Amino acid sequence: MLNTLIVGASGYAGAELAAYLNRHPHMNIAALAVSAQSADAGKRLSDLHPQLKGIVDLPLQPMGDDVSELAKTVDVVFLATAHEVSHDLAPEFLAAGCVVFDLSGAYRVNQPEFYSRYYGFEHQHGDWLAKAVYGLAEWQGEALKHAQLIAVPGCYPTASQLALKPLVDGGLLNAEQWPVINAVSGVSGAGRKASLGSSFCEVSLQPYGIFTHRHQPEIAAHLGIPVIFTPHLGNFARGILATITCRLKTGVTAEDVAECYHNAYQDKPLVRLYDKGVPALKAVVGLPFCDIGFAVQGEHLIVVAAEDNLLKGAAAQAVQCANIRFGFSQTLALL
Ligand SMILES: NC(=O)C1=CN([C@@H]2O[C@H](COP(=O)(O)OP(=O)(O)OC[C@H]3O[C@@H](n4cnc5c(N)ncnc54)[C@H](OP(=O)(O)O)[C@@H]3O)[C@@H](O)[C@H]2O)C=CC1
Ligand SMILES: CC(=O)N[C@@H](CCC(=O)OP(=O)(O)O)C(=O)O
Repeated sequence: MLNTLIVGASGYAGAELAAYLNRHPHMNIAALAVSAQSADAGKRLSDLHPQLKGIVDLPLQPMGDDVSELAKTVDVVFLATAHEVSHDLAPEFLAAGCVVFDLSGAYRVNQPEFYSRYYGFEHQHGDWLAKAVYGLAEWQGEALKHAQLIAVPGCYPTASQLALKPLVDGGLLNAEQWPVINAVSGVSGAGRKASLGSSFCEVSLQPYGIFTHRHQPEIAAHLGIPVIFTPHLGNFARGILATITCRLKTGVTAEDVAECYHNAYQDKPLVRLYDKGVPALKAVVGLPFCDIGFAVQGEHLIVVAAEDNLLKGAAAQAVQCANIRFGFSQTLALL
């Protein structure tokens, strides 16, 4: 049994992790942690997330100063914390020998200058940044098996890359037209803390971060091609729907695209391919899948990918990575 700690357990992603790990046969939730000054310290997780009543009633512990003492009591740590918090905490747990799954962006792109430009802080742990394995689970199976630090991808990058990577690797796209990713996220993507921008009366449907969102370089760095990425905030709680417009190389047919996706994902249980039509959010909300469908007209290809941002876009992918890392079935506790 692996003793497991969730830091940031009271947040949206942390609560989903707790629900999965609670039903994992080889992982025991040793502790749930929040910040030292958290207003929720001492409360039960199920007081904040009533869907967990009678399921995960463990208390939320404030993180003490002595992280190394806490680290000695656990084998595995999930950091469901803000980027700066994960940046600081991960090396402390890693030094104690823990395997760390970081849901934040702190270790996703091995280019230190990327952090000053897109995250607003100077990265201090280039050694761990270089060693981190990017946890796009369907594509990193072997590397994950030996990793000590797994950087779980962002929610938009998961949907975008699962849709584009087979086409890029298969050489099906015309390099002269950059893929254009328009993606809409539910408000839970912004986390549980209140802010004016995510309050009920403010949210309608609007693009944000045009040409500046940090997920554009995350997607481009890992795909190896430039993309145009425009996120949108929609007035629903959870889910991401990405509509991606690309140009195919001359002569590439819809059958070629279907075969390419089939070859990439036929043995990948958490990616579901559509033979006809394209997915809607209702097919994936509350589930750990990314669903993919497409349409072709001449050289134009539109791919639609849908996922639950908190699940395949965060907690489910983190548990999927943990399953691969420790040699369990990759859907254990997820389905
Ligand atoms: N929401 C989403 O759709 C996705 C989120 N992510 C990433 O996952 C991470 C968590 O996101 P999300 O669940 O939305 O965030 P939330 O804001 O909902 O939760 C953040 C959690 O971190 C805790 N926390 C804050 N400061 C500290 C600290 N210093 N030490 C320990 N715990 C702390 C908070 O509790 P308290 O403040 O009370 O201490 C809370 O439990 C982020 O990095 C986010 O970018 C990734 C993919 C998708
Ligand atoms: C709706 C919304 O605000 N979404 C978040 C993305 C959350 C996420 O997955 O990404 P990171 O882990 O990279 O922060 C945003 O655009 O910042």
